[in-house]
Amino acid sequence: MPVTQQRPPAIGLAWADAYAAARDLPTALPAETCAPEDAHGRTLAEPLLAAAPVPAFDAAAMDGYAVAGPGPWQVAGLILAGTPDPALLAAGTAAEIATGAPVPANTEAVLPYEDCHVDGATVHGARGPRTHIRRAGDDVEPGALIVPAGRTLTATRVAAAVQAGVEQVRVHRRPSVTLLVTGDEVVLAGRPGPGQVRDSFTGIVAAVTTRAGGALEHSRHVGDNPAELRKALDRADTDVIVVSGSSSAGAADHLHALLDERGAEWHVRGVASRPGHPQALASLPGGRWVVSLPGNPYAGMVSTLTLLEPLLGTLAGRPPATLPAVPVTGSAKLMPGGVRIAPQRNGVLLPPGGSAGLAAVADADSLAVLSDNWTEGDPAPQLIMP
Ligand SMILES: Nc1nc2c(c(=O)[nH]1)N[C@H]1C(S)=C(S)[C@@H](COP(=O)(O)OP(=O)(O)OC[C@H]3O[C@@H](n4cnc5c(N)ncnc54)[C@H](O)[C@@H]3O)O[C@H]1N2
Ligand code: MOO
Repeated sequence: MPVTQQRPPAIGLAWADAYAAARDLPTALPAETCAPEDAHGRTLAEPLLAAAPVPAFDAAAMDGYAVAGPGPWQVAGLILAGTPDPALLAAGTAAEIATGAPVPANTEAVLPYEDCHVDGATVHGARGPRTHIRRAGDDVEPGALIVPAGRTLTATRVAAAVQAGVEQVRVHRRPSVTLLVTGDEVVLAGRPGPGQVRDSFTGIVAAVTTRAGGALEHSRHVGDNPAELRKALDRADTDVIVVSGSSSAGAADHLHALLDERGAEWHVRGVASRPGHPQALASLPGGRWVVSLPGNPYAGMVSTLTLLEPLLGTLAGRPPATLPAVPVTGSAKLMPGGVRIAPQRNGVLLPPGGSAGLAAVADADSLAVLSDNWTEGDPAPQLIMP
């Protein structure tokens, strides 16, 4: 039989183009309404506007005495925080008051304890230039812009929304994710037997998904059997399907054929990157995205940062991210025509591990993306490990 002429494997798409494709091809998922407390990590589809003034009412800014009229003042009551509607003060009287308590409507100032001298029930003291009253709306008036659209809701932004009386926000839907962990040899839990390996991907994919604003809804193990993988792909009704392993050309690697069989459109099919060469991004008719992670754990992790994170960020409505770049020194085996992705700590490259191991990156600050013309001290884009 004639020997088939083997073509050298294509070098793959430039790494920066693969990253940009994952980030720029999708469109944000539609907006929905939810309580701010449920929107943490989601991205605003509409500006966040104050619904109520902050502070909501005129309140004491210091512990002391609320006074009306000229002093000295006769102490006529005590107002603690939470008092609903304090009575007006008669001229020449004071109410002892706690920080945050509502002041009677005709309070002229709050005198802090340290500015007063109390003699029995009489308060002596002089008003300073400040009233020590926080007026309703001093911080924010109703309708004021708190956070513009396109920002992701952090805990601080959620707290600011709640403080300003916001009960509902418009945020993009969270992209849902299914992870299919392929490989007969892979075990999800327990000690691996002979020839088996413990799964490295579930935790990493879950962390990257959450960080990018998505939700990992299902995680399933799938054996190296095309019928099983076909069924798992067809059952996955999430926005994104992540498949670990089965990315290459081996006898048990069925993913590419199955995706072709389903009419997938390939956006990235191999990247000029070490590691991470076989990673891919496709979309299925109907709109589901498929991210293919090479089975070697470091290669797969790099691919979650190259393809999955930017894809999910855009689906979640986040503005296009630009990776931070920092100068890096040290040495690395560069990849002609592509990038080498290497761990660094404090700006110095760490000894590289293989694409199958994670120990070499476990103590790194980040992963430096080194182009083939990188020289010591040049800035390199950084991928932040989950
Ligand atoms: N003839 C060729 N062989 C390979 C090529 C190639 O271009 N031509 N590329 C190599 C590169 S680069 C990579 S990366 C791997 C990609 O392999 P697959 O994505 O098909 O994955 P598998 O073959 O199933 O597994 C590879 C390796 O990774 C281990 N693995 C798989 N899943 C997990 C998991 N969830 N947790 C931990 N480890 C996992 C698996 O046991 C294998 O050791 O292909 C090369 N081969
Ligand atoms: O992507 Mo493979 O990464 O070089 O191990």
